[in-house]
Amino acid sequence: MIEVESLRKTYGDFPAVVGSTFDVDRGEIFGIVGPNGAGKTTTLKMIAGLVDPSAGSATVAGFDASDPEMRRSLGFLPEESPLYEDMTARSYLDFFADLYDVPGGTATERIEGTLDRLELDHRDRRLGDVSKGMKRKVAIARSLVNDPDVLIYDEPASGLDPLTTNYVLEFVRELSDAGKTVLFSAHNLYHVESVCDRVAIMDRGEIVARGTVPEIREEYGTTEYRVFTSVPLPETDPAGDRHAVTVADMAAVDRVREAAAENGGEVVDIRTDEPSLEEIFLDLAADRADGPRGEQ
Ligand SMILES: Nc1ncnc2c1ncn2[C@@H]1O[C@H](COP(=O)(O)OP(=O)(O)OP(=O)(O)O)[C@@H](O)[C@H]1O
Repeated sequence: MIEVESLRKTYGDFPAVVGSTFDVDRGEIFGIVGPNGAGKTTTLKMIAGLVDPSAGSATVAGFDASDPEMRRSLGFLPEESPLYEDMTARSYLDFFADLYDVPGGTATERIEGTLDRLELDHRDRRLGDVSKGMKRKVAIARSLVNDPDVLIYDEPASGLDPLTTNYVLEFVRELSDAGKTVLFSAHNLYHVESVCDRVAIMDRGEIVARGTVPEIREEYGTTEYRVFTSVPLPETDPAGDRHAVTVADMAAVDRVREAAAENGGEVVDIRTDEPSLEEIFLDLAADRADGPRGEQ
């Protein structure tokens, strides 16, 4: 549904995006994560046809990003979405439905349906007088007025309280359940880990890892094992009424098992300790800390 091939953007000599390649399947939720300045917004804007790439290509629903026809299939949520403060949620969304030539009856039904799903109260209050969370919900509703197949959301939950954040992430999941394709960016890795089918990690303009979270874990993370024994061993620490040690692989687990047996005890539990996306990201970023920003 989205195909991105060697996308690159340079501002003067500065490579903001170094050559992104990925695709997003129909109905999939794909997350781009990375720290401030990694190139997420620039990537999303190039795919949405809002920034011209310096090289490479992007297509959405089969249309090139530069093709105005593509806009019919796309709902874009910018990171900052200033709304017309004097309008109400309803009049604002009616206005955009009109811009997209959505017929009146369909527009009303669609807008009210979306506002119901987003549990948006105060639909007739001035947008200048509503909370930040409500404004974000209105901006999300705006991205849906043309009933697009593909949604590109830049930091949809940025700056929202935890409750509204959960709400927005749940809503993204609902959109995907309804068959929409969602590409979104975040710098909070937990948000991405909790809802995305696949993820690309960006750092300084480059995609440094890509795949499902388990795939990224397998390729870049190291799983550790927490082994609990019934008897104390030189390498264990007390853990409640048991003793525990963290080891790196199954061979080490077997050595703990043998040592426990030699001391008249046994291994009573083994838990795998998988790294979070955040830990993997921090390791990757540390490994690259001294590297250049792409092949400049
Ligand atoms: N119009 C521009 N002119 C010059 N440099 C730019 C322009 N737009 C972005 N950049 C630079 O390109 C880099 C990538 O910016 P981008 O906004 O894509 O990052 P980001 O990952 O979305 O960051 P954030 O999380 O802070 O929004 C940054 O160093 C930014 O300063």
